[in-house]
Amino acid sequence: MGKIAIIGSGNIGFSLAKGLVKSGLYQTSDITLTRRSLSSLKEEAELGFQISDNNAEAAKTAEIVVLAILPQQLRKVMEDIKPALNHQQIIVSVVSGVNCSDVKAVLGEEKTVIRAMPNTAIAIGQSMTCIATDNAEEAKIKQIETLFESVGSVVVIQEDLMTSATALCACGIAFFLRAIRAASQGGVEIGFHAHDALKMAVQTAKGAADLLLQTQNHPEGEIDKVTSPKGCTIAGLNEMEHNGFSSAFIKGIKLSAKKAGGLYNE
Ligand SMILES: NC(=O)C1=CN([C@@H]2O[C@H](COP(=O)(O)OP(=O)(O)OC[C@H]3O[C@@H](n4cnc5c(N)ncnc54)[C@H](O)[C@@H]3O)[C@@H](O)[C@H]2O)C=CC1
Ligand SMILES: O=C(O)[C@@H]1CCC=N1
Repeated sequence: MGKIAIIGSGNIGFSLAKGLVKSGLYQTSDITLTRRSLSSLKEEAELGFQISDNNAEAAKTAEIVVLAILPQQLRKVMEDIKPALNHQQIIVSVVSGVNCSDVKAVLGEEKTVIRAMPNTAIAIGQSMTCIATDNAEEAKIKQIETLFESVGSVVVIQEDLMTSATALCACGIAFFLRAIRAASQGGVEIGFHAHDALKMAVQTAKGAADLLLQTQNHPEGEIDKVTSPKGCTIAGLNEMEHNGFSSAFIKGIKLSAKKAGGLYNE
């Protein structure tokens, strides 16, 4: 595999780097991570990654350049790296709310731009990543699909659904983490120490997710196996629904999607 430059070694950029090495697809020496100062890249260097505070220099020799800065930081970074790029490279943007056309408006219409929307579980190879492009050639889409398949599951979608993918998958992991936290808080209230309550909530959530992944059953089908007649499960479930459980989740995802669509132009 060729070299990768990840511009912006932050939450998602560093997680991607760690996941790619964990997958075995890349060595740490294949990946250059950048931030504005080398002093902020100590952990990355200790792990063996190439580090740089010069985005253009890092991008110049990379086969794949990943843009992993904040939307508000993107334009300046693209202007900095443009002179160093060539048209063989693949530009992968994980930046929320920024279209391929926005990237090409700065980097040049001839560039290959592919958008990816992963989540932070990418660090352990469990990301749900959505990929989209406007006109990248099939071989390059497949190359990026393979890259992200090494760190989780991938769905290739139309670009107009990428803000929805941001909300459901990239933000979505935080929604499920909050649900686990809430379950553990309930556990404490009914008698468990916080550590035990969290361990129990985490494994229960993992069991639910793995049940669906391994059986391909519908969640309600699995719920029907739990809700005994006049039992305690349906009592709890209905109380949650009376208090807007599903509605709150749906409304949160819809608002996230709306916000994700406007981040670049804020
Ligand atoms: N955090 C997440 O779970 C996900 C984030 N994203 C997107 O990824 C991008 C980054 O998000 P986060 O990682 O959460 O933000 P972050 O703030 O943790 O990471 C951004 C990194 O870029 C660095 N940076 C800023 N300006 C720079 C420059 N001029 N040159 C080099 N490095 C620079 C910052 O020091 C920071 O380490 C955003 O556009 C976000 O929408 C997409 C999917 C998931
Ligand atoms: O919260 C955010 O804006 C970024 C995009 C998806 C996850 N984190």
